[in-house]
Amino acid sequence: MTLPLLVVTAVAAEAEAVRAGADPDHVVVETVGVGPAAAAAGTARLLASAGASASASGRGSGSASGNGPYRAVVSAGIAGGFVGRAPVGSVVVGVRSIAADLGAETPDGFLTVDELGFGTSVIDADPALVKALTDALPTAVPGDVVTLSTVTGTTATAERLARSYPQAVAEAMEGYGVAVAAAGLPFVELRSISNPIGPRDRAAWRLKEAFAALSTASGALWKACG
Ligand SMILES: O=C(O)c1cccc(C(=O)CC[C@H]2O[C@@H](n3cnc4c(=O)[nH]cnc43)[C@H](O)[C@@H]2O)c1
Repeated sequence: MTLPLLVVTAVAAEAEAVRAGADPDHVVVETVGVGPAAAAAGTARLLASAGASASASGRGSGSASGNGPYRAVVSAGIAGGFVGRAPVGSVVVGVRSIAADLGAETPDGFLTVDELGFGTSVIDADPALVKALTDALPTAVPGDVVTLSTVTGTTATAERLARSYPQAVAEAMEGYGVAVAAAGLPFVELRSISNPIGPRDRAAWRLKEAFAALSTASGALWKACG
């Protein structure tokens, strides 16, 4: 049996954009809400209910962790792009999803949860999925995607993040949460860039362009990840 791919988005408009491009026979697209907490809870619920219904029907679980039954989990949607790294309208393939505000503020600067000794703020995407997606989307920008609960709105924060995460190409609000919930299943983050990271100018977000890029990129999902 071929297991489908689970694609998780924050809002309905992102889900519609993914559905417009993705193979409906193999790609399940669900909306879970904005932010890492909603993303983790929603993804965990989807995986648990899929696993439970598979057990009840005797089809077994989709993975060693009991999650499933999905082939892989993708966090998809729009994102802010780091200036000079991922322009508006481009597509980003996440190599790592990083919880960039999970830690502690100190007079000497921010300490990550790793530095505090309480786990990790960095989750690697599945290398095979990253390669397959970047092969299928040669113009996509590979790099880290930082997950934040607060959208960056000043030049100072944008510059701090760019310095702290030199390999980061985009900022969004869900990837790390989805990755935590996907534990045991292959995971990757796929984003299209709607706005540059920096001073807040919501009216300037290029939503139409970003949703169109997300639809096009989603056409590669099953080919690359199936
Ligand atoms: O208008 C706002 O300020 C606003 C605040 C929160 C969410 C939104 C959305 O449109 C939700 C969609 C989704 O977009 C991702 N996103 C897009 N650009 C950025 C960004 O620059 N920084 C962080 N996240 C961004 C995010 O994943 C949202 O869930 C609008």
